This record gives sequence, structure tokens and C-alpha cells, in this order.
Amino acid sequence: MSTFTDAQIEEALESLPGWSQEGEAIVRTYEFADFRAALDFMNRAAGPVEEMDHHPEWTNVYNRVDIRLSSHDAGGVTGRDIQLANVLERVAGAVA
Ligand SMILES: C[C@H](O)[C@H](O)[C@H]1CNC2=NC(N)=NC(=O)C2=N1
Repeated sequence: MSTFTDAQIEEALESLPGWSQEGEAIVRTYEFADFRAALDFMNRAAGPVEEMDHHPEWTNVYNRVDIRLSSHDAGGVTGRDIQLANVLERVAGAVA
């Protein structure tokens, strides 16, 4: 899958509020109620992530999860990152 241009990324992010472009990636920080809720989010995301075989770079500090999505094999943002961002939005919305 070929990488998106900056204009294509910008257009795709119009339907992903909270996400922004950072270099060769798209990023978002989620804040949850507490540490357990943050881990719940990561655990719930694990299934779809494995199914997609497309993995986020993410770090957790207390109630926060910082996420960076990029397609390492393609060297930039592809449709797979946009698809994963949409999946993560859905999962985050399901976590109390
Ligand atoms: C072999 C396997 O398809 C690859 O290593 C997958 C796994 N998950 C991945 N995740 C991400 N973000 N980028 C990749 O290029 C990637 N490649």
C-alpha cells in the first residue's frame, strides 16, 4: 500500500477529530478515567490490532495512552493507519 500525501492525510483526518499529523505518522492522546481504564482500552484494542496485523506505537502513563500510527513497511501513513485510527476511536468510545 502506498503512502498518503500530506493533502490525503489532511483529508482523512477531517473525519478523525483529535488526530493530527506528526511527520510520517498520525498521532493522538487518549485520556481515560484512571490507569485500569487505560489498560482496558489497550487490551480491548489488542484483538482488532492482531486481526489487522497492523500495530500501533503506544505508551501508557497512568490514565493516558499516547498513540503513533505509521506503516513501517511503507515508510509513512497509509490507509491501514487511517483504518486502525478508526478502530481505536471505536474501542476508546466503548471504555468507561
Ligand atoms: C509481517 C507483518 O505483516 C508486518 O511486520 C506488519 C506487522 N504490523 C505492522 N504494523 C505497523 N504499524 N507497520 C507495519 O509495517 C507492520 N507490519
